[in-house]
Amino acid sequence: MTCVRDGGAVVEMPHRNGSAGKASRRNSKRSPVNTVIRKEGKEKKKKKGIRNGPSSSYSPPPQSPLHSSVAFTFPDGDCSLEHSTVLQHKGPLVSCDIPRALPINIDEIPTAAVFPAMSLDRSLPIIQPIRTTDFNQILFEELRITKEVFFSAHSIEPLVGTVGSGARALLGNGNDTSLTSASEVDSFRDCDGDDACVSESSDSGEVERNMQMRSADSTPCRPSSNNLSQREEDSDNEMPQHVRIPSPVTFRDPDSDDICDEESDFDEVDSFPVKQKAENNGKKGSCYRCFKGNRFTEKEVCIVCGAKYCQNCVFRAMGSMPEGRKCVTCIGFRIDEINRSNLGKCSRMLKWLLPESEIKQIMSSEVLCPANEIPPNLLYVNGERLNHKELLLLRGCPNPPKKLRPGHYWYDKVAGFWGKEGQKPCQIISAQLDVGGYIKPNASNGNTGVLFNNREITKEEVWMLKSAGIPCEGKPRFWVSADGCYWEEGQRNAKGRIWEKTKTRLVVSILSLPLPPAKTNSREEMTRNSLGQNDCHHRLLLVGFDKSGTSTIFKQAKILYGFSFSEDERQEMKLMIQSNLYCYLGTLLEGRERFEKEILKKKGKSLLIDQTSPSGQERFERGSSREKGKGLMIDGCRSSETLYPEETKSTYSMGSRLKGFSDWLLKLIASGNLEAIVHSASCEYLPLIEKLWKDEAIQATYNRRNELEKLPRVATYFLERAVEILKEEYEPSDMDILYAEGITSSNGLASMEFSFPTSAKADGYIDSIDQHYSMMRYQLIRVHPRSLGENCKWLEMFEDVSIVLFCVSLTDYDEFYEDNKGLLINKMMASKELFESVVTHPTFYKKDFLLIMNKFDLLKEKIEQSPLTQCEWFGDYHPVIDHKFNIGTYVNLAPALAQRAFHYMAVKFKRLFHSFTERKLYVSLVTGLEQDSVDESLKCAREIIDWEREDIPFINEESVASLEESSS
Ligand SMILES: Nc1nc2c(ncn2[C@@H]2O[C@H](COP(=O)(O)OP(=O)(O)OP(=O)(O)O)[C@@H](O)[C@H]2O)c(=O)[nH]1
Ligand SMILES: [Ca+2]
Repeated sequence: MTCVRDGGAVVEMPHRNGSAGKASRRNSKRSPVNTVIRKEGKEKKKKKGIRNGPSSSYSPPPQSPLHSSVAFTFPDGDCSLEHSTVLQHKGPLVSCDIPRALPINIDEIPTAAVFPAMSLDRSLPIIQPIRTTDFNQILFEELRITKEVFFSAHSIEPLVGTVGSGARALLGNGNDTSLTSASEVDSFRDCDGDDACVSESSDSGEVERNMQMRSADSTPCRPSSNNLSQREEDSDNEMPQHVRIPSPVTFRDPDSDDICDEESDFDEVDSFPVKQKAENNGKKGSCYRCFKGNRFTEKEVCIVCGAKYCQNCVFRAMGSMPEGRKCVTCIGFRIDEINRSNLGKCSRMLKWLLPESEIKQIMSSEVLCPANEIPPNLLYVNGERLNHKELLLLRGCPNPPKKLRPGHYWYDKVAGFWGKEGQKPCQIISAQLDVGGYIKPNASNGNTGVLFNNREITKEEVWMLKSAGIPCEGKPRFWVSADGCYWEEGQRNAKGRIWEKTKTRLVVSILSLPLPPAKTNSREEMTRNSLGQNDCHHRLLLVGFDKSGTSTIFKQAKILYGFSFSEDERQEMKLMIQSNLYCYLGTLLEGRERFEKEILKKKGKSLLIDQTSPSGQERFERGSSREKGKGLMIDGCRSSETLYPEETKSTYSMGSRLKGFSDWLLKLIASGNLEAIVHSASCEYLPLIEKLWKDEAIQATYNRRNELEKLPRVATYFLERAVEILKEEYEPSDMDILYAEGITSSNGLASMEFSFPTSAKADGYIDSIDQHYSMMRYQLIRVHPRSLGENCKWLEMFEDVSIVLFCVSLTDYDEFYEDNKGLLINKMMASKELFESVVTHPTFYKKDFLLIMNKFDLLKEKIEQSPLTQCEWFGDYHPVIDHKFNIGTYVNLAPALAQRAFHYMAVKFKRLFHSFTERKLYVSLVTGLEQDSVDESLKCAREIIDWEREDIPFINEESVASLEESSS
């Protein structure tokens, strides 16, 4: 029998039955005084019966009076709640010793500390619930010892766990302070053990954390003098602890043989009891406790029973979460395996409600506490079921498998490859662990004939080997070591390392194959590992027809999400920009020639010139060899000008010296040897180029640039700064890189990992959405159709992308290209064809698609001049021009027309998509050169990825609206 000391006032409540919770809530609302609730032990007994049912190896002696106590104190003196149980034995005579309840000194009862000043008005003060001590904990203590053995065997120093104090109370100033349901009160009765300890989270790596957690968690279960003195110290230095009641049951010495013999028996049973799913008594989608809200109200889900609580109820229902997000009544129960993937992933709601340190603690207990651990008997490795020792080896090794779920796995002990049975490897874990059976050749269900440490590898792995230049013909057998060295069977010398080349690493990342755990040189990788960010990948595949803007979007993403371009990339880009610039110049020169010829033709004199003068190029070459060393004299050929008959002079004619240079340049460009000029001679030619650019004929041509089909619009951006850009010391800005055509030389394949940064908006609501997303990792993969091969067969490589972003240029409808048979093909039709092959590719069966309709800015410019009907697919486009907008000529109709045209094209694509898939195509309108536009579109993609998840009520309404609209 325990009392609570709180300003001396102890109020005894009359005996209550099951409705105690509700009654006391009402009561406390009326009078916020100290309250003592006592409860009859019947329900307790029932509860025990469930928890230690026939499957459990331990049930408490039924005759023992159970004795437990929990104290609540609210430091503001508002009210307090205490509950205590004494069970009277009514059964037959007891045959064994009855443990005695020890008297307790009231002064020694600690009170829960005040939760630091946070404005958690909604939360009720709750103390750390007390957990049952049961046999399973003994088992875990056992396992901890095993683990220590592992560590000492692997000369890793086990850390002495910081036994953090678990007592923690959340204080609110609401006066609704009692527990609601009888079952909640019940849970406190269950507890006769110690409070769960939560280790101080440390950054010193997963192993250490595991270790800490283990020792912290298993400490209480074997009362030893060590533990007790440790506890005493703790309570002196830190927050107050709850009274520890010695367990009424004594256990056999865990080191003794008979325990070991029985170990396999424990494997048979589930370590922790299972609980049924909770049922919501309120309306669908409402909070399980207050029955308010709907499915869009943000809620926290209990990882055991699935009950969902709104932010007002979450702390009342879940207390201080010693085992993570579980109802107080679910503590000590096994989690629902469905939720395993969410362990340790904090929800937006908690992020919002709790300070970061709290969250860290809760999340680490959620991941590491024994009750939430995966039961070893649900794990099979190479066909053999694991026992606890093996599970510990596996989890405690330096590179443990991530995301361990119940199921069947294969493990290549030689190289550490690890994967789900019948699937490609998903991770490379520590090698040489003695777990599970022998690997079978068909473990990963490969059908390539290539063997890796006796396992037939998958096609992805063969692609990887090919990218590393390892020949796979003739069904070779390889031995691979943990560091990637490989031998062909029967040979003595290693042939090389698999993951050496950057290209291989890119391919590996695109194919979702594992890399060996980083030792690590790459800083990015290191931070990613330490943040545990390697998990939770959503892959976005960006693909589109030639020049649709995929690389622009890729580069925008790179600039947007915090990656600047590396030095190497900048160098590569510089080279590319400079070569492009020569091409633009070349196009101008060709244009000039054309315009000149047109004029001459008009005058009927073009033939004359060709016959009477040596070609410009010859003259230039002669001139330049003569004047070698002196630099080039631009005006040195005045005499040759006389060769030009006076009549041929036109706006588009150039001085012969420049003409010579221009011909030479054109020849070089045609030979494709641009990099050579860029590298060797650009400064030498710089004055000449400057002259060229300023030349009247070139300027006149430039003014007619719209007529030069081959000159891309971005050329303007670069041409006007030609001299600056061609200088050796030129360094491209982000903007230059963005505008430049092309990305890198890696065959149209590029990949980047990112997360969406949190925006700095003051509005907390938005921030929490951002925060939710900022924890997820995304990978954007851009691939050019050129590298997809015939019938897009390499799309196979991308089978695990979450979404396909298909990019279409809105301006393609009136543009044509010449195919290899010389036929003119409409680019929109070509784009449509590619779209069809991607959508119908078996790899993308049931995948979400987001259609990025790009270059809206350009559409606005051309829509008035060029009707959509130029593309045969859009033959039925007859927009009704709304004349009420057309009052006066100053009204710019283009945006409205462009919007309508976009809408029409979007619907065309949507129908096409639907005809293949019976599903909905998402569409996003983009101007690739505008950052915000790309940002919005990629955020739209992430929302689509999240769409299925019911607990994401926040969807950018605008983008949905625009999608809905375009589907109408
Ligand atoms: N005005 C305008 N230009 C754009 C837009 N998006 C892309 N471009 C330009 O269109 C050209 C082609 O874009 P890229 O991003 O290189 O296209 P791509 O899909 O990579 O095509 P490939 O060159 O075949 O690899 C580039 O010059 C871009 O600068 C846009 O929204 N507006
Ligand atoms: Ca490009």
